[in-house]
Amino acid sequence: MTTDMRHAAVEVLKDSEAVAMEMAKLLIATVKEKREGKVRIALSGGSTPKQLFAILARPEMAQQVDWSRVEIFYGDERHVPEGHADSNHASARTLLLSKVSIPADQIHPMPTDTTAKEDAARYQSVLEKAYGSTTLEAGRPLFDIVMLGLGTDGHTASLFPGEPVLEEKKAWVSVAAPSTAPHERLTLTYPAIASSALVVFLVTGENKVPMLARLRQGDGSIPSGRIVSEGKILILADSAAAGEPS
Ligand SMILES: O=C(O)[C@H](O)[C@@H](O)[C@H](O)[C@H](O)COP(=O)(O)O
Repeated sequence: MTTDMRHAAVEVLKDSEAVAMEMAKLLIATVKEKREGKVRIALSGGSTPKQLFAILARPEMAQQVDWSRVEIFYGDERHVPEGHADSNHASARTLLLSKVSIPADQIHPMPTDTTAKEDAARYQSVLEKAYGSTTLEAGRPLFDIVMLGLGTDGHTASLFPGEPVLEEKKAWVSVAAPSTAPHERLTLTYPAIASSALVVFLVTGENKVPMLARLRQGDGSIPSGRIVSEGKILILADSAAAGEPS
């Protein structure tokens, strides 16, 4: 079964806190329900997931997760030095990963210490090692959950409009150099994101109203509209982003 954006499930929740709490509960349930093996999760970047990280770090939430079974990856990363204020990993590490008992060798930040092209290839090797193959197999997803955000230009991960990476059909990780962003980016490609049991978009704020409407229609003219999953797709949006009264 392949799901495209026209067949994504949508849950509209009161506010961004409710969206983050729903995602936290979904992550907890996913870890509990997966019988064997590690639970491979690709975190989204930007500001939206910060509330989720803070909620998951709360003792009453963190204690519900067997973190020894969780393996953390990233959907994209700004190509900045480790610890840089714009680093998605720095944000996740500060708000969540440093506060839960996840084994250090199960946290996989995207490398940013050589060239973006070389770092993308290095991260592909990390993914291949975790997956156990250099070829993605239908029915055996690379990720249990891929978390994604939505940009006001319709990008997701670092799949920005007009970028060559949108046409990448083989590599799992590539680079982007969007003119609208201050840094080069590393990003999962469409094939890598498609190799997922579940893709969850977290979309909050009234500035996302136009793009969320286009995303829900499966508008292929925006990068996020072209996302597919071999599993399911869920959009968790707050009422502001859905243009609904809270
Ligand atoms: O590294 C990034 O910036 C993200 O991966 C990017 O795709 C983000 O999810 C959207 O730009 C939404 O960003 P906000 O959550 O800050 O609105």
